[in-house]
Amino acid sequence: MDLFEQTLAEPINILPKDGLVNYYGEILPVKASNDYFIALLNEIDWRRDQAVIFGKHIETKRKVAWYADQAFEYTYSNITKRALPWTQNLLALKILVEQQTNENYNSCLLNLYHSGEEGMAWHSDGEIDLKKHGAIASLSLGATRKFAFKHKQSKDVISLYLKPGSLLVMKGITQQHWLHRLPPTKKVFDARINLTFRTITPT
Ligand SMILES: O=C(O)CCC(=O)C(=O)O
Ligand SMILES: [Fe+2]
Repeated sequence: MDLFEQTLAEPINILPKDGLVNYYGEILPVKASNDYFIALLNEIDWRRDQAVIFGKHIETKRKVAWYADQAFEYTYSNITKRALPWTQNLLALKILVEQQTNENYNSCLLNLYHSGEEGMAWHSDGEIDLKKHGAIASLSLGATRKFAFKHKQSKDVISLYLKPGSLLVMKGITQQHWLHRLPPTKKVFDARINLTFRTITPT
């Protein structure tokens, strides 16, 4: 057995300062990432994200889903969400991502962008129940999309393209200092699924 075949290439930190964002490139072969994309499109309980903001009911075009080890509950923008139990495919992807990143995760937030017209605005992933400085591992399937980071003080922007089967891990103080977004684009017509594996510490 050739040991080198099992050794990971070193991921690259794409941030110049104040955080760690490791890009691992494509960890899944093309066929596997196509197959997972189709399977998840069909089996995941996709729903439009809901919120009540200033008494007004808002619904996103993008669809979301939340899976976890336990039926965690969490409330934001006046709506309580409850995690669903892992599917076989999600569990397989969670284990793969855990092995690649040397971390453990207990939940996964999934986003389905039907086309380039759907994206996600600048934000940091700083929910109360997330483990402080815990790793957030983002696996992409489907269409390649641009992803960007913006430093909260200097406003420096770093961007990259997230290909199908690619893995990006945000950790350390990244969320305190950087925002990230998925910019909408008129150049992409295909759908994309993103999975972010996270660690929740229930309060
Ligand atoms: O779709 C993506 O690549 C990012 C999603 C994201 O930032 C999030 O779910 O918090
Ligand atoms: Fe995020």
